[in-house]
Amino acid sequence: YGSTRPERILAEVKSKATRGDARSVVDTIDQYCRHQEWAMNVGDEKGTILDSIVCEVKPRAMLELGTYCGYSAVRIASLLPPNSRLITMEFNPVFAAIARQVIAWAGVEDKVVLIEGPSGDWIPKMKKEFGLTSFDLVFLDHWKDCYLPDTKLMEECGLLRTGSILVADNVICPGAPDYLEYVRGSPRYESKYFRSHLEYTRVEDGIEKSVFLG
Ligand SMILES: Nc1ncnc2c1ncn2CCOCCNC(=O)c1cc(-c2ccc(F)cc2)cc(O)c1O
Ligand SMILES: [Mg+2]
Repeated sequence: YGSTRPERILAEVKSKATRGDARSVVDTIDQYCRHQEWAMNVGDEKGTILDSIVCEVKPRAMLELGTYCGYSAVRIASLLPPNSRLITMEFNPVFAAIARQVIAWAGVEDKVVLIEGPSGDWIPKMKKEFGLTSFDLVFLDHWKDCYLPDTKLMEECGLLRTGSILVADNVICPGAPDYLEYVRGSPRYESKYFRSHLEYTRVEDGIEKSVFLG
């Protein structure tokens, strides 16, 4: 029977990465996706940019849209201060099932809450469901044409406060042009582009960091 790419990534993690060692899980996935088969993880190069922002912000409450295999959830969770939480949202139940196992293997399950479903359905429920006031940091890595509508939805639902930071992957490849135009053109955001490459390739891509000014 044919396994899926996420299943092959999980198998690689279980056979090569040290259980409970988040760093080795991240490195194992990067090795596999660079040398065996490409996959849409944020990757090592853009991951380093994401790491520096997470370390700078030290978020108490963080949201990730688009979990996939859990690579960035593990990366982020390993950097979170004590009693901080990452809520990560995945639409695809197959991806979510794999991500739960990758997150558990890395030993960061006590910092990560994985929820399944479309972002548009969940965002309006977040405050009540999780008893939170706002997110300190949001990592957008789901459908690229959902970045803008979901950002507007988060604004409307009061999930962003003055100083909340949005970090968006793939703003060049595959691209999120309407999102870029919005955060760069709006007086309510201070935006900065970090030039990089599409994970595991030499194709240009980048991360956009946008501070919500309220
Ligand atoms: N909770 C939710 N609500 C709604 N939708 C949701 C969701 N959770 C997931 N989804 C669905 C979308 O999930 C995956 C999104 N990510 C990408 O598509 C992606 C694609 C490439 C790529 C592919 C091919 C190339 F040739 C070049 C680049 C690279 C990347 O780094 C990407 O991140
Ligand atoms: Mg991405």
